[in-house]
Amino acid sequence: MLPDPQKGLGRYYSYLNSAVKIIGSYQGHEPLAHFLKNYFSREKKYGGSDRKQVTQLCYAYYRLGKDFADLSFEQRVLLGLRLSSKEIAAPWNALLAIYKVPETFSGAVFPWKDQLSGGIDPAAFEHSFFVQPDLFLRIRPGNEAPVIKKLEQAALPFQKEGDALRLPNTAKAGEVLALNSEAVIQDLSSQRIAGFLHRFKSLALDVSQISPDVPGPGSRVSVWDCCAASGGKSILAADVLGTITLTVSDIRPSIIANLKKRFHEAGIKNFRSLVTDATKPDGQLSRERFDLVIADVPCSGSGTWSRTPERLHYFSTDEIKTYAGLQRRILANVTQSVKPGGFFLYITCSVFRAENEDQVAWLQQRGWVVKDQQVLEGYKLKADTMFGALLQKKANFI
Ligand SMILES: C[S@@+](CC[C@H](N)C(=O)[O-])C[C@H]1O[C@@H](n2cnc3c(N)ncnc32)[C@H](O)[C@@H]1O
Repeated sequence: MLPDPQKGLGRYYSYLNSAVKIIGSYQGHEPLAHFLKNYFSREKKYGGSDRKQVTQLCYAYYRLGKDFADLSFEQRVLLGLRLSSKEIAAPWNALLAIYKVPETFSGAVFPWKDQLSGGIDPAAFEHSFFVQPDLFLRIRPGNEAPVIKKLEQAALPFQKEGDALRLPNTAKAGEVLALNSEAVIQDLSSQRIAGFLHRFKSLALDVSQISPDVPGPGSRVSVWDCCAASGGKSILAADVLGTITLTVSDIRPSIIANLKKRFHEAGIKNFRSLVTDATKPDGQLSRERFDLVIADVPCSGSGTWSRTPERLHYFSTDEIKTYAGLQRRILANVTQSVKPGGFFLYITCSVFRAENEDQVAWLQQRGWVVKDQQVLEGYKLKADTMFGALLQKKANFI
């Protein structure tokens, strides 16, 4: 007797139906991860492994972006699953056949390739949407031996790549390590922003010989992180630059509250925090001049969409214009707070030229000198893709 291909598939049909139901009610107004968390906390019937399966199916659907619009929800889920899985379990293969899912890859999952920043490989970038990025830790100075020992004792698998540790996306590092104190969770490309900070450090020392306003050895560097969020780049700056006079600000009071908690854990005590809109002069800040202003600006986040593929699905190109406009207003305002001869570090997690090189070009037209500019390509490394540029204000600027 031939085996019945539908036998034992009940559970898998049920996962698929649950995913399709969730996708039908999700509108993209909040991160999918939040939506799923709330959904599963209301719907108690799902156990841990059911939640995992249904979550994977929902993400698989969004990994196709807006492409394959002529397929049914079920077909899209299954196609996304096939394209994002190294190996596919037999029941899913059976469902792929039952739903007649086409064997295809269109090359139109990320249709905005002409707007990519220079050097990004469009095909490799598009393929990265089918790969779940890893989790990265940055070991804080002086903590390498204890961090590695604790991970080994807990049998958490990891790979060491410079100061970065690569772990599986699901690793519960917080159960093993004192996060923020011994190590911070920080994507690999975000950690590579350290390269710009090292460059600043060496340039600031050179400049101190020409401009007494810019600090030399022994003096404290003044840094303003004007879009600080919970302080990822500020903690990195403190770790790379050593003792600094640090000012942090963000437009959101709640995130500044998170930052304070995180700084406490990180042992960063000497800092000033403000809630302020970086597009507008702030009474107090606008009278001050800093050696380094860091602007890790709000952006499309397109370099992080393999973690949040729902953004790929709901994105509209109007957003590029909106973000580029907001970034321009931030640039126009905060660059005034850099000392003559001082530096500006511009950062995005976007892959779009309009948010990256075009903004740097605008500053160049205003007399800023580019010292370094790079796309930090994470898409081939199971990491985010970011952009950074270090610029110097001419010494005769006012
Ligand atoms: C990309 S995040 C910064 C991430 C942070 N630097 C880190 O490493 O964790 C951008 C931040 O800019 C803030 N932001 C958005 N608009 C702003 C504005 N007009 N003024 C100041 N901050 C703003 C957001 O609240 C958000 O926290």
